[in-house]
Amino acid sequence: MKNLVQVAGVIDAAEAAMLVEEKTDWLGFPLRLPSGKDDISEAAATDIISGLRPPHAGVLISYLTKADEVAAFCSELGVKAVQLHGDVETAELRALKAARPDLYVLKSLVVKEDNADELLKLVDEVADCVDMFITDTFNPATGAKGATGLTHDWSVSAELVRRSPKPLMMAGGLNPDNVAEAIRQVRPAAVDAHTGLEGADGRKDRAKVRRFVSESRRAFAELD
Ligand SMILES: O=C(O)c1ccccc1NCC(=O)[C@H](O)[C@H](O)COP(=O)(O)O
Repeated sequence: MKNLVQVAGVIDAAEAAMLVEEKTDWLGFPLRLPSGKDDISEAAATDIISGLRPPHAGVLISYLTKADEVAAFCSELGVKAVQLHGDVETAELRALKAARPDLYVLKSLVVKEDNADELLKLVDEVADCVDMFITDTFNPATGAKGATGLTHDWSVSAELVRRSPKPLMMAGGLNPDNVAEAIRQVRPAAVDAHTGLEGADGRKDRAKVRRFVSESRRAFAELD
């Protein structure tokens, strides 16, 4: 999996259609969030996901931590990929892979001010039971681990890329203006953005998505 562009936080079918038209590869659906404030119903997400065709695919973004719950929810939604944002035990990751070897599993690496060593250790521990890692940025003011719109120290992401035997998706405060430089500095296999692509109305802005996708593709092509 290489040179992939994901946009997370799909709100409805119209937004999903726009993301597909603008050639986003993967569409992320955060569901059953701890806040209880999902932006889309599970029924609506299931409907959108069933209509996506390769190279487009729906990805469940989840805080669930138990393998059986994750596997059951993925089956309900009809997704073939899941992004795990919670503190999932290694044994549960292993159990998920054993139960659903067909499921593409992304594990988040949430970058804080001082946790680079911890993240490197996590990469070593769980790389054999995930398919990809995704960085994200912690917000110390709110405790949020995703969709914070904040960038982090890209030298940490770059070190995680060098360390990981599995591909890494870079996320955390990316937008059309910084994604090309992020790709140059970090050399990820994929990029993802959420809040940096929103307009004032909280929906994804077509012009921002178009530029995010084209800037990402241009930077990936330069690396190749
Ligand atoms: O997208 C969400 O709403 C979300 C909520 C809670 C945890 C993770 C979430 N999304 C994961 C993503 O893949 C986001 O795109 C990623 O956090 C980057 O967000 P941003 O910094 O706003 O680009």
